Amino acid sequence: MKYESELQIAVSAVRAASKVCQQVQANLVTAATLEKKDKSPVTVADFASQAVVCGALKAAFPGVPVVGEEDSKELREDEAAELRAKVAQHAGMSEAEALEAIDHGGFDPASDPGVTTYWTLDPIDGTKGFLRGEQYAVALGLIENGKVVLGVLGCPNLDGGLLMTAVRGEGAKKLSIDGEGTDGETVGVSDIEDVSQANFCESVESGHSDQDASVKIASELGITAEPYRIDSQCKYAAVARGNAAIYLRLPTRPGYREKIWDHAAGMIVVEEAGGTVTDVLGKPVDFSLGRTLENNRGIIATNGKFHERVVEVVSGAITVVD
Ligand SMILES: Nc1ncnc2c1ncn2[C@@H]1O[C@H](COP(=O)(O)O)[C@@H](O)[C@H]1OP(=O)(O)O
Ligand SMILES: [Mg+2]
Ligand SMILES: [Mg+2]
Ligand SMILES: [Mg+2]
Repeated sequence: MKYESELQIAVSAVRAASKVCQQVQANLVTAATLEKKDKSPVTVADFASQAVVCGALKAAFPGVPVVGEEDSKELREDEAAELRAKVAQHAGMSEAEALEAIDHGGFDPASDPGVTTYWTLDPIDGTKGFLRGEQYAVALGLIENGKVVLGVLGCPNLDGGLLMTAVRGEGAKKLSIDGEGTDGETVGVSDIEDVSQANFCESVESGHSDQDASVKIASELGITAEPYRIDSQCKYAAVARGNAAIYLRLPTRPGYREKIWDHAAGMIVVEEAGGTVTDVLGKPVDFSLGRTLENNRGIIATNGKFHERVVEVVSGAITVVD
């Protein structure tokens, strides 16, 4: 199989980071932090998760850079001493090791167009879900020449802990988040052909996807099922294993650009499960333009049976403002 060692390392790194996130969610997300809308638990987990994944990638593939969401700037400040100690403790590293590992994720592809192979990491995708004690994901993708070739998506709270993997051309698999190795069960998208019988998933957060527009789009498609609202790239996991036939991510404000780490892993998992992923205008998702999906707006993922119809209705229902 292609990318065997990459997959092995990526799976074990995402499993280790997921464990760290589960511990932080169990120990630091409390009734009091929920009440105060205190974001500090996710801050610890974000940094510790990036340290764990980047530490593993750096050791195994020192020459392949990582485009991670987080950087250590805030963590290096004097006032951050307490946070830094917590991050190091949860990552199982010294403070210096944790800072160095986090900064291994600081690559910007736009700064060096000669580099065409890099990882992209969202150490916690769905921070709002994490803070609510609900769904979040640890998402790691490998990009080559602007295309995602491998993805590992850890969903610690989905069905008791799920890990989805995909290698381009090799299908998508479902593994346990706690297990070992890379063997898993092949997954596939829903086989619903009639779009009116489909259900769709979308963000819990109305600020991340236009939920008013999705109501109209669903009604125009004849869909009567209630939207399945779930945080993070767990939405891609839902489409990949047939729990939803459509994922709509509809732009909410001009100027927002989707980030590569918010889509790389999820997108390849859906595609390898037999689905289709484009932006809201039906354009292919272009990962070759740096840290953002500069040429794309929003996302539509489907089981591939009625993708063009969904794109048509979405394009008619929303106005994409730059
Ligand atoms: N205005 C926005 N439109 C779309 N996505 C957004 C917006 N603001 C933040 N996000 C991103 O949405 C992702 C999670 O959304 P959801 O769980 O609803 O799918 C996060 O990665 C978050 O990025 P960030 O991590 O920078 O906050
Ligand atoms: Mg994210
Ligand atoms: Mg994140
Ligand atoms: Mg974030």
